[in-house]
Amino acid sequence: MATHSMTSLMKSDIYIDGHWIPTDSRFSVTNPATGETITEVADADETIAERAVEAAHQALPSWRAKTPRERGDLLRKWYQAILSNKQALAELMSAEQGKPIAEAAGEVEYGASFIDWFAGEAERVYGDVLPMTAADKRSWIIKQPIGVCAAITPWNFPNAMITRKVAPALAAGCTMVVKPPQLTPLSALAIAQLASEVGIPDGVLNIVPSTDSKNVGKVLTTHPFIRKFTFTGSTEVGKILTKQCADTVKKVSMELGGNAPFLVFDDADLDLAVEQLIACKFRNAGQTCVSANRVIVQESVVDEFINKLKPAVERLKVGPGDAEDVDFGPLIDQDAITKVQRLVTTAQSDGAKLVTGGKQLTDLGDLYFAATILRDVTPKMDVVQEEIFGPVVAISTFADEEEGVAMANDTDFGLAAYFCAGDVARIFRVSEQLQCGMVGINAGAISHAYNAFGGVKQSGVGREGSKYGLEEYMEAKTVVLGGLA
Ligand SMILES: O=CCCCC(=O)O
Repeated sequence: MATHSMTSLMKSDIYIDGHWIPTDSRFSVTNPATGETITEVADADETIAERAVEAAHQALPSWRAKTPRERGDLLRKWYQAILSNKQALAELMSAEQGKPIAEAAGEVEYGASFIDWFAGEAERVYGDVLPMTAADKRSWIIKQPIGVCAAITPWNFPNAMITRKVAPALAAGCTMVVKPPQLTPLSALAIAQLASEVGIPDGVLNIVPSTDSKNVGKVLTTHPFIRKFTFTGSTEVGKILTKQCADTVKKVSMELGGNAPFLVFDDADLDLAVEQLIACKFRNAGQTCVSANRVIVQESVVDEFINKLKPAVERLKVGPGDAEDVDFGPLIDQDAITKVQRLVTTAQSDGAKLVTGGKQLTDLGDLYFAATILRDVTPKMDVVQEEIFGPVVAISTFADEEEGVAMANDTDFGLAAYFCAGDVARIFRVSEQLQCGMVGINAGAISHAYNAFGGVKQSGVGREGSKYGLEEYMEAKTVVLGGLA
């Protein structure tokens, strides 16, 4: 199995049907830590996207005809190849996305874990034998791959958000076209190269980087060959893509925006709450859909909680992803910095108090923002209503459990929610009352290949990971056999 350097894994053309396809028009991928161009990537248009869909369509019959064991074996080889190249993939991801190399290596492992998990799950797809409906009939259900799938993936997790979709699709016997994000296409192209090296057949996985999200997105959501479309990104874009999928009635999975509450009750272990909040909030500099967005602390413990949180936040080291011991890196681009600065400034003018941070770290570069705590935040402030996607802890308070849960649920979103508490009855009560797809109790890190990832309300439809993740790429077919009398 080839072990690469970051440079030898840096592919910059479009990957269709096992071939690397250059284009005259190319776009720059830049390093957010320095602003420097890393490379120029081929820019797919609608015609190229259609070519990719046709390649996936051609590859489908022989891929779905393989046994689950054969598909699982190839997926396990891909998993091993990714792990063998963990360092190179982490360096590449850190360069294009900004996260610290150690965190990027963690994402590479996390991303690979979906491939390993679904390689195994491929062999655990069962149908059902149904109760008899008549003496001369027997009925059963078989599970079949849905067909050609398409995915549009986000820049914040350039590896894992691809493998979490591709691995179950391929395990189920589907083929796929992926449009990776314009800001971070290199991780996607690198894992496609490894898929090719381990023998994933041509056309089974196709990657179409593009700056033309609108038209390439249109092909992937309207092409009649595509039977399933999956997206991770904003709720606003997810709604548009879902509508586009409606004309050809595609199955969709949508992993959309969150506005996660993080409740701290008066019976919580406050040291543990601080530790878990930091793990949750500052992962990827806060640019994560399951990041705690609203920290809601019981009034009676808020001062003690902030006294513990402040020094821990001030110890966090900010810097370029390739520097030693960095806790978080730059934000992805100037728009992200502008948004975070606006949310912090308007919160203060609306009455919130700055505990620490609150400003850009311009001595490090253009895209760094200090780890920030705001207190006395109230529910109507923009910092509460919007997804911050930055390193800002915004703290409001509640009087009792009923009010805390009501505040947590007072949002159109319902992806993740977190709470810290000690009382067992409260733990059951609150976890059942929170309106969300995932709950962390005394735990700020909840993502794992075994867990079902996804949201309720406007945070999306469908689940990724877990045994449910494979179902999203399969159809149940009822078979009725008559004339048995
Ligand atoms: O922004 C959403 C990415 C999800 C990361 C995870 O799997 O925890």
